[in-house]
Amino acid sequence: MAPELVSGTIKASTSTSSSSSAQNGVESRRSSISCAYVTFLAGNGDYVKGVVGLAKGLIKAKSMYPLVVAILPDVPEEHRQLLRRHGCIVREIEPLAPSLQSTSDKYARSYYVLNYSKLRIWQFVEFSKMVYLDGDMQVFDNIDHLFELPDKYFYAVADCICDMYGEPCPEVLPWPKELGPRPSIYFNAGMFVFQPNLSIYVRLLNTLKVTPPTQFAEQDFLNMFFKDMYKPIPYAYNLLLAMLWRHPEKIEVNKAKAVHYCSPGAKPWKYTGKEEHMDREDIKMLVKKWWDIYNDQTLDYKAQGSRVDPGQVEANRLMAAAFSDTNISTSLCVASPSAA
Ligand SMILES: O=c1ccn([C@@H]2O[C@H](COP(=O)(O)OP(=O)(O)O[C@H]3O[C@H](CO)[C@H](O)[C@H](O)[C@H]3O)[C@@H](O)[C@H]2O)c(=O)[nH]1
Ligand SMILES: O[C@H]1[C@H](O)[C@@H](O)[C@H](O)[C@@H](O)[C@H]1O
Repeated sequence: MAPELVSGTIKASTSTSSSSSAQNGVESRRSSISCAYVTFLAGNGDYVKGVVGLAKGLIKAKSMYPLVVAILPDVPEEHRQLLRRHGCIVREIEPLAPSLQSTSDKYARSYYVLNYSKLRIWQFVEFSKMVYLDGDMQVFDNIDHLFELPDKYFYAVADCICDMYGEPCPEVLPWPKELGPRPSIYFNAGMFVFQPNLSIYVRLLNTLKVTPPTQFAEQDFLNMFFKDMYKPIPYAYNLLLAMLWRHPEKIEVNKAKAVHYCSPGAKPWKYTGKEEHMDREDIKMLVKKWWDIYNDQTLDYKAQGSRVDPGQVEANRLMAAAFSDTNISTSLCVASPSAA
C-alpha cells in the first residue's frame, strides 16, 4: 500500500489560494516554502568546505528546497558570508550539552559533545518538515521526495545491516545501558527526516537534562528518544563509507543518493588516502566525485527565484509513493544480495 502524500507538509501556504490552484498539486507545491534541508556547522575549521560542497550538491541535484545552516556562535563572519553567497540560510543557535557530568573521554571522538547542539533544529518551526544532513555528506541525486514521507515519524538509515537482521557483526555500535532498553534498530544520526516542533523540542531539552552523556553523543540520545517513532529508510540515503568494507554485498555504491564521508580519514577536504581503508578505489572515486562538485563553478549559487521544476515535483510524488509501511523496512532498505 503506497503512503498518502504528505498533506500538511507540502501544502498551499495561504488560505487565500484559489480552489483551482489548491487542487493543483504543482501549484500547491510551488507556493510551499515550508520544507528545507538543514545542516550543522561549528568552529572556524574546514567543515565549512563540507557545507559549501553540500549546498552545491543540492543545486546539482536540482533540489527545490533551500539549505539552512544551523551554526554555533564560533563560526566566523567570513564563513557565514561565504555560506550566504552559496544560497544558504544561516541561523545561529546556542550551544547545547548534557547537564550531567561530561568529560571528553566519554565520547568516541572528543568533539562529539558539540553535536548535542543539533537538537536546537527542532526549534525551526517556520519549516514544517526538514531533512537533516551532516556537513560531511554529499548528495548525488535528488532526494526531495523524502519531504513527502508520511508525517509523525522520524526517518533515518540503520547504522549497520546487522541492526536490521540481527546477524552477528563486530561493527555494530555498542548500546549504552544507561539509556535504557536497546532500540530494535540503531540509526546513524548524520541524516534524518523530522518535523520541527516546539513541544518535542522542550521534551528533548528536558530529557537531555536527565540523560548521561554517552559515546556517540546526540546519536545515542536521538536513538533513545525516537525509538518508538523511528522508521528505517534505504541505505542509499546515507551511505556510510564503512559499509563498503563491512557489508559490500548489501550496498550499491553507484546508486547511493547521499554519501556520508564519516570514516576516519574520509573527509574529502583533508583526504590523504593514508588511513585504514582509504586507499580503496571506491573511496578514491567518491572523494573525486565530491571534489568535482565542490570545484564546479557552474554550481555556484545564483539567485534563481523559485527552483521548482514541475517535472521534478511529479518525480518526487512517484518516488514517495514507492515507499510503504511494509517495504520501507524490508526490500527498499538494502540492495538485493545479487546486486553487489
Ligand atoms: O568541528 C566540527 C565538528 C563537527 N561539525 C559538524 O558536525 C557533524 C558531525 O561531525 P562528524 O561528521 O565529524 O561526525 P561523524 O560523522 O564521525 O559522526 C557520527 O556520530 C556523531 C556523534 O556525535 C554524529 O551523530 C554524526 O552525525 C554521525 O554521523 C559534521 O558533519 C559537521 O556538520 C562541525 O561543523 N565542526
Ligand atoms: O555511527 C558511526 C559513526 O558515524 C562513525 O563516525 C562512523 O565512523 C561509523 O562507521 C558509524 O557506524
